[in-house]
Amino acid sequence: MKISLIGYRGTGKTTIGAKLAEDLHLGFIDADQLLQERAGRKISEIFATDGEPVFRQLEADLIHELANSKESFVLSTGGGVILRPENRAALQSAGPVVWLKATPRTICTRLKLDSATAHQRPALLAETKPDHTPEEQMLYEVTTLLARREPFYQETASFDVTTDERDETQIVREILEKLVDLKIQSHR
Ligand SMILES: Nc1ncnc2c1ncn2[C@@H]1O[C@H](COP(=O)(O)OP(=O)(O)OP(=O)(O)O)[C@@H](O)[C@H]1O
Ligand SMILES: O=C(O)C1=C[C@@H](O)[C@@H](O)[C@H](O)C1
Ligand SMILES: [Mg+2]
Repeated sequence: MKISLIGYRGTGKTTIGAKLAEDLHLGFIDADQLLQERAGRKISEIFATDGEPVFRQLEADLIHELANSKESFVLSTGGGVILRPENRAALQSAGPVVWLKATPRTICTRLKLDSATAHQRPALLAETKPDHTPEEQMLYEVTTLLARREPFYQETASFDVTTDERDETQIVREILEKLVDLKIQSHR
């Protein structure tokens, strides 16, 4: 069984996934990190050299492999994993799927402060607004993509957890409570 974390960039999938795995005494795999290790390149390099479709195929191959492995672990995914129906189905079939939510403002604040942003989070929207400052452009990208992706996160998730203005401990505690509720429901 895998417990997968999905959600937009900066919602805390990597941070929360590692802590959740520790609390559950399970292994932890971060799909973005494993993909970069295997490719021997940063995600931003893959986007710049080969383009987003090549990255999406590498991501889909990895998700397929991980979802079908026999091991149990916590799996943190890349923010765009829900774009492909085969990824959504693979994650659902592997076990509970937790959707970490945050508002666009929270996401932008976290991404600006995070040093991983430069190499792991290339811009996703080609459309740039000439009158926008870099901050406004980032908020525009996050707001636009989040609105587009929300139905897919919703469809894939077993449940969601809000992360705005909450620390790791509170978020992990809510995930653990909801995992117990899910197990009780499945036995009814
Ligand atoms: N609950 C939280 N409160 C404050 N900051 C947080 C919280 N969760 C994560 N962060 C911070 O936000 C940044 C992004 O977190 P993280 O890398 O875990 O997100 P992610 O969902 O894995 O992003 P990506 O999809 O790009 O991999 C990090 O700097 C992290 O320390
Ligand atoms: O939201 C996205 O589409 C992405 C999020 C990151 O986790 C990486 O998987 C990559 O930068 C793409
Ligand atoms: Mg991550």
